[in-house]
Amino acid sequence: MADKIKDAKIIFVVGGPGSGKGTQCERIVAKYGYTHLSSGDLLRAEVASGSDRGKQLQAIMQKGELVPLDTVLDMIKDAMIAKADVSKGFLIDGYPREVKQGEEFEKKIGKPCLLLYVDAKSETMIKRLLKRGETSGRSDDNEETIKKRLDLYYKATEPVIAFYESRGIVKKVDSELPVDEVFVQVSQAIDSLK
Ligand SMILES: Nc1ncnc2c1ncn2[C@@H]1O[C@H](COP(=O)(O)OP(=O)(O)O)[C@@H](O)[C@H]1O
Ligand SMILES: Nc1ncnc2c1ncn2[C@H]1C[C@H](O)[C@@H](COP(=O)(O)OP(=O)(O)O)O1
Ligand SMILES: [Mg+2]
Repeated sequence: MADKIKDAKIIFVVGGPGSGKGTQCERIVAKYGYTHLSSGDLLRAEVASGSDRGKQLQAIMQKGELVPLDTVLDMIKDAMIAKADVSKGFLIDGYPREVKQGEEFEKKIGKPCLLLYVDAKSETMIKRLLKRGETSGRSDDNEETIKKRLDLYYKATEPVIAFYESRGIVKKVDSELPVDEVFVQVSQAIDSLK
């Protein structure tokens, strides 16, 4: 089952809230045809289904906290298995958000060949999220929740980058730049895999 996935390229896309992960992933899909799996999107789909589990997830996400590891990992794994036969590679966007998530992913699914680190300043991320909040309808794109998400990012997620840096697979892109220029850097990182 998970065997099918073992040989696929796996790219972790990590960065703060509002750094531009989703934006760059869309570009990657268009150019390289990879499969984009956003943990946040998978969770929001569960919330939208109106299930009991969705209601619990919604409450956690609205507070800017992390949902339980098993929940999000199972969702990603199921989504990967569903695409395993047709996928050229997987963009795992928004995961891992803590070192433990990375370790469990590798135990249950496989090893990433690249960690794309989408870097922006906290002021930039706040500005973008507040702007996105005007139209996103996301219950976590408000000032109070944004602050908590940022705090958690620096506390729990930044160590993920250091963890994979020691393995030499981190490529950092400067997401302060305009989208097209960020994507030039992203493309270089992906092309260097071949
Ligand atoms: N390089 C960029 N320059 C300016 N705005 C950007 C850039 N990248 C993303 N944005 C905008 O910032 C907001 C957050 O981007 P998004 O891709 O949703 O980030 P994330 O998935 O990391 O939360 C979006 O409204 C997006 O249009
Ligand atoms: N890997 C993960 N582990 C735990 N919770 C996660 C998660 N990915 C997403 N979530 C939950 C908590 C996040 O605050 C929320 C929104 O995530 P997201 O859509 O990836 O945000 P963003 O794209 O703004 O960085 O969903
Ligand atoms: Mg996103």
